[in-house]
Amino acid sequence: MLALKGVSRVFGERRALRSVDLEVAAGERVALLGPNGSGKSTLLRIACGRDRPTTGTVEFHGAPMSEDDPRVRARVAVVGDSLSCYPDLTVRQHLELVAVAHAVPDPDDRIDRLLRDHRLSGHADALPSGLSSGQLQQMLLAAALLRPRDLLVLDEPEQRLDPSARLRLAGLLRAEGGAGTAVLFATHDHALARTVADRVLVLADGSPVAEGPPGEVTAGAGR
Ligand SMILES: Nc1ncnc2c1ncn2[C@@H]1O[C@H](COP(=O)(O)OP(=O)(O)OP(=O)(O)O)[C@@H](O)[C@H]1O
Repeated sequence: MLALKGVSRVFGERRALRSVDLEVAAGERVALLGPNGSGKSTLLRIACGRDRPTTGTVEFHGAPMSEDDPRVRARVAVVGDSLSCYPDLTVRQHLELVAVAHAVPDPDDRIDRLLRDHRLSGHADALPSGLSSGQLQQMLLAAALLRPRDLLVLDEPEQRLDPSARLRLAGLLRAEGGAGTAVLFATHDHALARTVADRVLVLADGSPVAEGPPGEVTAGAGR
């Protein structure tokens, strides 16, 4: 479904990515690991069409990936590393907007279920300014899981979540793969990578340095 070939990204003098190859099939869950500054977010932005590689190619369903492509907007869901939202919309209104934009069937039932899954039922009428950062992250995750998607891209989705919310997140991401969605996520939480991912790619200084099943790749790496 997603294929990156020979992808590099240069910012001025800095090489953020060096010749990365990565394929993610339908239903497959792939985790990106690596230290701060190793290139994970850069790779994710390129993988979802928000940025373009300096060299190399990115294909989604066999066609060049671009955020401007309506097919990509319709089928690629992204949870980025910032808590971007509309300050004047409540939690429920955010989800209703997503449902309208993507013509989600039976939106009310699905929104209620997602609010419950993300422990937001008691905050449905709150504005973002009245939420904790973890609750805001939960709202963004709920929005991504409400809309239709073939590919789900998440940048450190565990950030700001408490341990029980991380456990629920792991279950939700595993279910994604089972539903045929390709999942690509960056994380510093090796336990999340082990419980969710079928395969792990480790980056160091922009280069892939290890790839394989999470149990093997993260063995001895702690956390
Ligand atoms: N817009 C940019 N302009 C210049 N340099 C950038 C830009 N975006 C990223 N970089 C550089 O590219 C490298 C990779 O950054 P990136 O954010 O992809 O790392 P990361 O693995 O996601 O790190 P973290 O774990 O801290 O989130 C870093 O050296 C960073 O300084």
